[in-house]
Amino acid sequence: MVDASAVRVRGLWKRFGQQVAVAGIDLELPAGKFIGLVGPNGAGKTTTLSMVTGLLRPDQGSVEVVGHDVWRDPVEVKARIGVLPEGLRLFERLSGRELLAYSGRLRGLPGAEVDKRATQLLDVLDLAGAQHKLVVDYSTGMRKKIGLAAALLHNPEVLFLDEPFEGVDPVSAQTIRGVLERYTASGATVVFSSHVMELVESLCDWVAVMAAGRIRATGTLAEVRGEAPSLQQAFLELVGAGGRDAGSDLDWLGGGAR
Ligand SMILES: Nc1ncnc2c1ncn2[C@@H]1O[C@H](COP(=O)(O)OP(=O)(O)OP(=O)(O)O)[C@@H](O)[C@H]1O
Repeated sequence: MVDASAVRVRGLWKRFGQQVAVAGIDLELPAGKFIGLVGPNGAGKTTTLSMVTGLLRPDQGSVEVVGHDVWRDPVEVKARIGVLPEGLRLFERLSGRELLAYSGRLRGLPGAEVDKRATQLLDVLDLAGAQHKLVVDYSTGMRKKIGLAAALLHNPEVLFLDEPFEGVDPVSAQTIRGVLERYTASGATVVFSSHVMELVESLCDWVAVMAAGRIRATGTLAEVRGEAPSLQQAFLELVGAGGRDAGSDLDWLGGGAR
């Protein structure tokens, strides 16, 4: 049976000591969409994505990805997902091509197929010229791109990206965007976290807004935006920052007094 949900989260909690990072969220993410998980700093986006992708064990609750329980059935889930995690720890002493070869073989792909896909991905992501350079010598944007290539190599059903555009120049961002658009056009699902509203507005067809460990709104872009003129405005209202007068207490900042 085809499940229309790529991700199904029920009653998910995570605390770090006294700090509640994720406060019992329920979330259903539709398959085949370009989905943005948005929220202010500290909202719980990374913690949620880490639990959804099997990198962090929840205190309570369940997560299913393409119909499989992430914690009871981790091998099934991990075969079907690609992840670009926060912090992006990579094997620094491998070259970009070696990293892809290693990821592909780890995923059980035949060597010739890994080679073919790696060549195509390196080419499309404009990394062909740097393929023999060690990853430790890559720039931030190049690291994101090689991490994305490694996450895509086995053609996952769902791709999770934590802040994929952070530290990426506009040209590389456009390249990444093109690859992701092509990937979702084929029916795959992308879930990515961001606090850049313009980006989410221009890329996503579906949005979940998170603040203080809770889900504040979910739905299509139009549903979440509602009457607001932009997603940014709707977001500010949803997270309760719409009327905040930024900087009104900083009367010493600027001006003559030092
Ligand atoms: N390992 C940890 N130990 C202690 N507290 C943590 C840990 N990880 C996250 N937190 C706390 O949990 C809350 C949610 O953090 P999280 O990183 O999930 O937010 P985020 O929405 O991804 O934020 P940002 O957009 O700034 O990356 C924050 O208050 C954070 O300080």
